[in-house]
Amino acid sequence: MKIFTNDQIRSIEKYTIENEGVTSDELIERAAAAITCEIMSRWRQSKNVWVIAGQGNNGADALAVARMLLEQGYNVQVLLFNVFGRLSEGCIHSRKRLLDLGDVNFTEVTGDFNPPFISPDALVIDGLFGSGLREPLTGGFRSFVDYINESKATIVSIDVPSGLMAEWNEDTLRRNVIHAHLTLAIQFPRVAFFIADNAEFLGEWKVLDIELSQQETRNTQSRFFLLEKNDAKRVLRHRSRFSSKADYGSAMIVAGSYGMLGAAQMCARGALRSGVGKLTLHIPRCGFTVMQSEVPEAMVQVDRNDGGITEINLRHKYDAVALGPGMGTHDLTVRAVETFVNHAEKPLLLDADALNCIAERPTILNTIPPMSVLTPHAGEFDRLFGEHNCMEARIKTAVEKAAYYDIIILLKGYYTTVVRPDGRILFSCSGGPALATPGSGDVLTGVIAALLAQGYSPDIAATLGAFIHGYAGELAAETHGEYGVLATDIADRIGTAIRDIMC
Ligand SMILES: NC(=O)C1=CN([C@@H]2O[C@H](COP(=O)(O)OP(=O)(O)OC[C@H]3O[C@@H](n4cnc5c(N)ncnc54)[C@H](O)[C@@H]3O)[C@@H](O)[C@H]2O)[C@@H](O)CC1
Ligand SMILES: [K+]
Repeated sequence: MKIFTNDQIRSIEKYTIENEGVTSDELIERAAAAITCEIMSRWRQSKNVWVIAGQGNNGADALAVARMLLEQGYNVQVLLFNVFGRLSEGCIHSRKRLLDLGDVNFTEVTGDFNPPFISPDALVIDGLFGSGLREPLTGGFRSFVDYINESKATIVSIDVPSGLMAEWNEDTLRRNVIHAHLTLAIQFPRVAFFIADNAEFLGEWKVLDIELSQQETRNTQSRFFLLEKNDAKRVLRHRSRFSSKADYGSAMIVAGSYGMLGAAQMCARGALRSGVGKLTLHIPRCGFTVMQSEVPEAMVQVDRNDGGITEINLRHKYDAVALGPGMGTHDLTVRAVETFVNHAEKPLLLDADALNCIAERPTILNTIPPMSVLTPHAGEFDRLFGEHNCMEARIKTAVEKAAYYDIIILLKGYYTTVVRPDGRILFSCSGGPALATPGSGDVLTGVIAALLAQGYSPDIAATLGAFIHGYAGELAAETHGEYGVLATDIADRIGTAIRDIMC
């Protein structure tokens, strides 16, 4: 699914109006009807409702919602902010239709005003600013937004929480943004919805369909994508009845050190549950016995060193090679990673301590084969590319670095984000807090390694891997709850996750 920018949504809206015989006011009515319906399904008429409208069409939506709720018997008070004397045509039209009802509790703010008391049990419909916001809020708007947030009322934002830019918000101050409990997006979710930093503003979010042109939606190109279950289904290949393990590729996982062999095990388990045809592990000598007994499905090749990885040599050809889980960052390991990466020709999968080793010797970055996949969590990312104070900043740096080094960067988190060298950004929408458990990342590396081995392209393997892993985590949480999931539980549900996604 494509995620559009504000400008693109605006042109899809314009196209719809110009080519599909619908007026802007009708779109406002459609949006308002859908929002009203959603509100009615959640709150009864006894709820005290405040509708806050701004000067643009977000305000027009809000005024139309106020009218519809009044018609449904809700007790509604309306505040329209018209401080610049520049209401949009839609807003003027919605105001007229609202006031035509007669006897409406309506205040139009045109200058300084004392905000009314909003009780904590009220419902606030936030239609102050939507996608037309051009810069972070300042002055009176900023104070009013802060005031609403402090009221502790339940807030429903129309389209986007007022004050939040639809795409990038690094310069937006948190206090100046509505903290919604529910965000009802019109037709499309926004890029900002998929960036962890903004979760506190959005609350729960839902997209409401107002039937903008499907044709124009199809024709509009985007650099942002969301991978949902159906997309994952489309890319996952069915297996032939006549296939053998030789058809599903061979993977090599270089992992583990004394005290961290569990990482290698979980990674292996992730790969095996993801259908890899043949798996070899390169581990320190001390892990040989335990690995052979714990992961009997894998072949084990040991390092000459007892406690860590000091030499990575591939004795055979592999379709995928993953480096990192639990490897540590001993000098000898850093050197082994450097030598190996220097000589590698095919894309690699680099995770965890492989990334930490690279952070110790950043020149290795210049030698990473094109289309390699790096899977850092926030800490590993910052060690590699410098400190960042938010996820958005990391995504922007990832875009730059992915292009510069010709690599794919997967940033772990809710909405795991995969950044391609061509600037495309893919968000995976599965998962949840159950995935925040030790070893979870090692399992993900195993999944991606297995998909690479089976011939999925590196960007698809990364995004699909993140989706499957997240989905398996959701399944594990059904049994063990968000607190109780172990990484091995995730690994053991990967097969079921793939089956569910495919059916
Ligand atoms: N996408 C669609 O097809 C539809 C969108 N609709 C609604 O229309 C909204 C967009 O409407 P608009 O484009 O009128 O935009 P807004 O309603 O977000 O407001 C734009 C107004 O705010 C002013 N403004 C921008 N930044 C400001 C700032 N920092 N401080 C003070 N004033 C500022 C602008 O000058 C402009 O007058 C959407 O969010 C959605 O709610 C609906 O009406 C139905 C159709
Ligand atoms: K809003």
